[in-house]
Amino acid sequence: MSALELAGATARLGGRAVLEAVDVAVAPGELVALVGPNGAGKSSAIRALAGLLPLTSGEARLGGDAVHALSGRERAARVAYLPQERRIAWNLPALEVAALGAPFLAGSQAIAAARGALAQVEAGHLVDRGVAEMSGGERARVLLARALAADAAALMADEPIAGLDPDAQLMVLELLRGRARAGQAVLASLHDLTLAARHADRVVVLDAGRVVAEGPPLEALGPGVLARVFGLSGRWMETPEGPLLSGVRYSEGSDGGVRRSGSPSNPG
Ligand SMILES: Nc1ncnc2c1ncn2[C@@H]1O[C@H](COP(=O)(O)OP(=O)(O)OP(=O)(O)O)[C@@H](O)[C@H]1O
Repeated sequence: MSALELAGATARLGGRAVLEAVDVAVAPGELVALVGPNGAGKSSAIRALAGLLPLTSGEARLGGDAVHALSGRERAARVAYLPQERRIAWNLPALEVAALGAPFLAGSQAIAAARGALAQVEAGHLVDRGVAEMSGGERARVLLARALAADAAALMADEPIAGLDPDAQLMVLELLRGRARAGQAVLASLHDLTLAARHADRVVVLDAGRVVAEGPPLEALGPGVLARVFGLSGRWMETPEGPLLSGVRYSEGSDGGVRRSGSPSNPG
């Protein structure tokens, strides 16, 4: 059974469809990357799964049950969520912020889980520092630690490597992959297609609210999708470190068939 599932999910925001008949499923043990241009619907899909974006049709399921039928506590036990928004209202120490991710544990256990999660994201030196007194990347690590401290059945991370230095980006993706190998279902939205291809088991490509490709990374991110969805003239190269996308923007008129996200017809 899928730990995370959108089935025919359709949602509207501001009078416009932001998800249209989206099917996405993530099984325990899998790391799935959600990719697509700005505004494609990645955050909307993740928010729908978290029960934060109501659907006009279709269903969002956590562990096989409709998210809207689950209590907040049941949702939190089934999925941890790292939102794209990295703002934190109060200037709490990192340890306390990370411990908020483990609300069902007794105080000392929550603190231990938070300490462990901060160490995992290489932020152990920040435990006592107020989050308002941190750099953007440091705060991003603390928020990721909060999601990791939860130890839920599934983990959704909206742009988990945004704002991180290159070494930390790799560290976080290896961490997410490790979580998947340990049995969690992990869904992460990513903009870096090379890193998505290297770390994800599967890639789901969204464009203008629709799933336009899905499968093993290099199959989902073939030349047609790179051109039509991302506006890239690109090719994949095999390197000792894994696949590497060498891409350039299409120049005007280089391919009459190339369209960018949001154009009316549906890229194949
Ligand atoms: N609160 C809102 N009201 C109206 N429209 C919204 C709102 N939030 C997002 N949208 C629209 O919904 C669509 C999908 O947005 P979403 O944030 O899901 O995209 P995304 O793929 O996560 O983009 P990005 O890569 O820029 O983070 C976009 O067209 C966006 O303009």
